[in-house]
Amino acid sequence: MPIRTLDDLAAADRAVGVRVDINSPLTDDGRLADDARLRAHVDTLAELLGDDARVAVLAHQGRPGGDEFARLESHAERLDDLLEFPVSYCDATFSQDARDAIAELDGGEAVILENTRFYSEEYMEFEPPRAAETFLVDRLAPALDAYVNDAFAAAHRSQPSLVGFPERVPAYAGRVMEEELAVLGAIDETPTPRTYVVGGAKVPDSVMVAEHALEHDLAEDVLVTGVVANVFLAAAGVDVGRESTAFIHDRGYENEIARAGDLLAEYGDRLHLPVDVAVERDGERVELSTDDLPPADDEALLDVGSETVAAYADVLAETGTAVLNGPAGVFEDDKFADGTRGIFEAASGAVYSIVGGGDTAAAIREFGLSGFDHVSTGGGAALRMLTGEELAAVEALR
Ligand SMILES: Nc1ncnc2c1ncn2[C@@H]1O[C@H](COP(=O)(O)OP(=O)(O)O)[C@@H](O)[C@H]1O
Ligand SMILES: O=C(OP(=O)(O)O)[C@H](O)COP(=O)(O)O
Repeated sequence: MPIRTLDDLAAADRAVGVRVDINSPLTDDGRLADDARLRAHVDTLAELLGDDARVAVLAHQGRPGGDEFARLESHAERLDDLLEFPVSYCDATFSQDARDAIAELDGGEAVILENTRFYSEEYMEFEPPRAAETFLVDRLAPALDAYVNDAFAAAHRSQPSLVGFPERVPAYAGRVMEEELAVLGAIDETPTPRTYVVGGAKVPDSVMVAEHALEHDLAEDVLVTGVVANVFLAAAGVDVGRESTAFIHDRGYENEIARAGDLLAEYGDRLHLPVDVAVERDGERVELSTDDLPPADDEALLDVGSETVAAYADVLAETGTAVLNGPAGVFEDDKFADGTRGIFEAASGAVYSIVGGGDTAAAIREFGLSGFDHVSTGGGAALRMLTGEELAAVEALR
């Protein structure tokens, strides 16, 4: 069934629950360190508030027990700054206080309810009918006339606030959700040839993306970088050294070496591996040809080298669509940012370019790169879409 959008919602004076993903990095004293995800939802919220909806915002922050598990008060303050409509904060999620806060809203006013994950059922995954019976959905749904899901970045989670409400109240996709689904769902219609650049540290996800893109001829070429490249180099028989081998084993990625080997055997001509890498020696960046590996025992492969950047840039210069996920090296350390900066810059020049992943988007902001056509708000959700998987919360909207 097609998903209903805000175009189908007559929002005036109605209580609309809006699930957003404003899960953000925090400073040591618990303040927002980055507001990109809040800014992403401004259009959806402003549209509803401009239509005189009474908006109750639902969101999570962090994971139970984690450093970034926090109240949403500073998120509410920041949204109040970003929106030209009043935004208040309620330190309850579904209790009488929360329901009263919603009942007291006038049209054009919003309240941010407390972190949904303060409540234990929200950190579990359920089929939608069961999710609709959880306390959060059961207690809150009667206070809402409609539900909007704009939380694309969390859409792969089958948690109550994401899949339960559509069982109980009319449900719609917000503008972020709508755009992400339109762009990432139409990857096979973007300009060709397509080049996927997969890097970063989530090797199993990246190998799956590469596999899907090659198998389904979505990508002509796949360029590997980051830890993913180290795994592919190991699969190609290169000795990546003691440190990087230990890193791969510590993360439990040994099996990925065999999967990478299978992909190399089948698609070797379309899979590009680094020809040089960077290590730290006496506190400095030193580049080594992959022919000269392994490095010294205490040296890890922390970036791709400049010849790799040049070779990958040549491929990207001929590319219709570049799909980018994962930094090429430890870009947080300036010495190992060159690979990421150089390859991302080259990718931004493609006719059309799509970027996914939290660290990837952070690197783009840090380097001040522009020119990407779509920077996804999602990491895991975007990766799952790029591997052709359905997202639980999107299915619930259908
Ligand atoms: N060669 C490398 N060795 C160790 N870590 C790396 C290497 N290359 C990239 N990384 C790390 O990968 C992390 C980002 O990976 P990932 O989480 O997969 O990206 P994203 O959030 O964009 O999906 C960064 O913290 C970066 O330092
Ligand atoms: O940050 C998120 O996902 P991401 O790390 O894949 O970008 C979402 O808010 C989901 O959070 P979760 O991975 O704790 O369920």
